[in-house]
Formats: sequence, structure tokens, C-alpha cells
Amino acid sequence: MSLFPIIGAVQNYAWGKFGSSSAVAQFAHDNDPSVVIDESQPYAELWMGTHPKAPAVLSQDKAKKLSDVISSDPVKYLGKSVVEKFHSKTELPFLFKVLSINKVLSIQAHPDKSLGAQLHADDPQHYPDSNHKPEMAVALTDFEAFCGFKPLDEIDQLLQKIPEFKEIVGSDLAAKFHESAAERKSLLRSVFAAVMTTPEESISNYAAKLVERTHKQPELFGPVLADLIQRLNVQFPGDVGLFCGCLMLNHCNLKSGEAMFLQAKEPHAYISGDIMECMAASDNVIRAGFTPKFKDVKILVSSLTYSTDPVEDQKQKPAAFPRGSGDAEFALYDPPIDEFSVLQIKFKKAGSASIKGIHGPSIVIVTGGSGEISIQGQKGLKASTGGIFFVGAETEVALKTEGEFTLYRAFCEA
Ligand SMILES: NNC(=O)[C@@H](O)[C@H](O)[C@H](O)COP(=O)(O)O
Ligand SMILES: [Zn+2]
Repeated sequence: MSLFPIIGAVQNYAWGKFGSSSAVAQFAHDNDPSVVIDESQPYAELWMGTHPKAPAVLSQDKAKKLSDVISSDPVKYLGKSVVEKFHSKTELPFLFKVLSINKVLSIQAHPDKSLGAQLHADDPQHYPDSNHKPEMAVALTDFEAFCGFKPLDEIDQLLQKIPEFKEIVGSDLAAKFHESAAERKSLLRSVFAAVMTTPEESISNYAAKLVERTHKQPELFGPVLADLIQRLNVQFPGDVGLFCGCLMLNHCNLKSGEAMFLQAKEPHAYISGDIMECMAASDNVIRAGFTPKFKDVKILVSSLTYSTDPVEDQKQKPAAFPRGSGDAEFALYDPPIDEFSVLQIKFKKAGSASIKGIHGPSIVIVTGGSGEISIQGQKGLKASTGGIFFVGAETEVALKTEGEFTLYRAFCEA
């Protein structure tokens, strides 16, 4: 059994919220007071894991990485079954993050395992590991995102009534897409490719006309989409994301506590809000819009699944967690992959709770209130907002609090 405090690593990507307005900055500072928040800097992501790009370190010894401790006794920390299943004696199978989003992230998708291995071999600079990156977002605040392609008939309606969209795609393909509902699925890739391969200058000209049309003929878009196009055009003027994102991807809104799961090769882009995010341990991002970073349009167009599930089907519904007991509420977000699940633990008033041993490693972060966390029967560690802890395999955890206390626990068990 093992439980000890760790310190996560901050990523200052340009789309993050600035300074103290960012939950990432607040948590990072609360967990390590030596972190000085620079109000002029964006604080986008707080990484909590062993990924070599930004590894977590021990609170008691910042020169020691979490992976150093794990490698000292992999079976104790990861659990025998996880070591055997994921074949690593130093790494966690998942990467846990807090994201605090001020501007839209890139229109992106992530590779599956075979594509991840190929991309890393061909272009290690842009694809830092060979892993797949399925991921799940759990909303801490109201959260807005693009997730997956819109239903085909919705894309068809926009294609027929928005002249700029039809001109980019071309009238022949637009007509074919309209005439045959049965062929739409196979034509979706051609429509997406036509948008993504239109020269930037031409896209920029069409985008200016599109934005003007949202002001002159908002009824063509509906109020939500017209506003979204105008809002994102301010962030990324004339960007292809206004077409491939706003007109082709599902626009979804999650309330705090709602979650969505994104399988590899599904197009998405987070737009606003604060979330917990958990993923297989990878940083492989294939980008194509709304970003100053490296874009890999050819790989993105050729690798997507082109599935068109409605937003409701992509939400990850919380389930009961019978291994938790006491005065807390437990909600388990358990997507259909092996690398991770996320447990929300919520105390609405003073009390205590306990969680039976999990057959693998966990990372716990306190996102609200304060209390104590301990190995069952041992002395408690103070746990307040921003506090992050590693919990080794088979560790019975005890929690107690004098008031409200909210924690998220990412774990893997095999
Ligand atoms: N969907 N979310 C993710 O995949 C995050 O884990 C990634 O780290 C971000 O997408 C990276 O975004 P940029 O490439 O900086 O636009
Ligand atoms: Zn992503």
C-alpha cells in the first residue's frame, strides 16, 4: 500500500486562461506555494502522470520523478496485473490533466495504436510517443466543445443553404451529397477533404463572407451557430476551423459533472471551460485548424473514422462505484478502454468515507474544499484544493472532512 503527495507540471499553451483566472494556475500554486503565478501568462494544462514530456515529481523531493519511485518497486506501485498487461515498470498507463480553456483548442484527432507507432517513427519531433490517445473530458464548469461529425442530414442542410460552404466544396459534390442520402457517409470524407485542402487565402476570403452572412442572414445558421462563428472568428480570424469545425462538427455543451469520451481518430476541439481530462499516456495530437502549431492535414483527413454519432451518444454517463462507502457521493466514469477510469468523490457536508483497494495505480486531485486523505488506519495527510496524491495498487483509502470536499481519482486496473 502507498500514498504520497506529488506535484504536477504546467503547460502554458496560448489557449489557456490567464494567470489566477486559470484553475491550472490556482491548483499549481495551492499545491506548491513556490509556484509564482504570472498574470500575463496563459495556464492551459496541469499534467499529472509520468509522461516524459512533463513528469510529475515528489512534493518531498522535487528532484525525484514519480516514475523513479515506481521503478523502485513496480509491483508495489502499479500492481502485478498492470505491470503484466502494459509491460512497463516505470510508467502509468494513463495521463491525468486539468485544462482551463480561454480560447478554442486546435481542431484535432488522435491516432490509434498502429497510427501512433507509424507517426512517431516517421516524425518523432511532432509525435513524441508511439501510443494511441483516446481521451475523456469531465466538466468541472460549464464546458463547450466540438465532438465528432454532425449527423449527415445536418451537414447537408448547411451545405445546401450556405453559399460559401457550397463554393468551397464545389457544386457537383454538394449536389451528389444532397441527392443520395445513402451515399452521404462515403462522400463525407470528400466534403471534409475539399474544405481542408482549400488554399488558406481562399478560405480566408470565404470566411469573411461567411461571418458577414451570419450578421445579415442569421436565420440560415440559427442563433447558436451564428454566435459561435462570430465568436471563434474573433479568436482565429478567417480560419478553416470556421468551416471544418463550426459547419461540420457537433457543437456540444456539458454541465459540471457531465463527461464525454473521444475514441482515437475522432475529430474534436475543446472551446471553453475547465475540465478534468484523462487519456492513454500520450501526447500525439494531429491538428488541422484553429492553431498556430504544426498542422498535419493529410494525415488528419486520411485517418478519421468519419462516424457521425449524435452528441448524446458520445456522453460518458456516470455509474455507481460500490467499492466506495461512507458520507461521500461516488460517480464512476468508465469508458470502453483499458488505460483509465475516473472517479468523482463528492462530500456535500462533514463526514468520512473509505474506498477499497484498487488493483492498479491512481492519481487523486482535490478540486474543491479540504479534508484529510490517508491509508486506512494510518495518520492522515492534509488534502486541500490543488492537492495531488499518488495512490499505489491495493491501497485502502480513508477520507474525512469538516465540510464540502471534492476529489477526482484517475486509475487503471487490469
Ligand atoms: N482534446 N484535448 C487534448 O487532446 C489535450 O490533451 C491536448 O494536450 C490539447 O489538445 C493540445 O491542444 P493544442 O494542440 O495545443 O491545440
Ligand atoms: Zn484531444
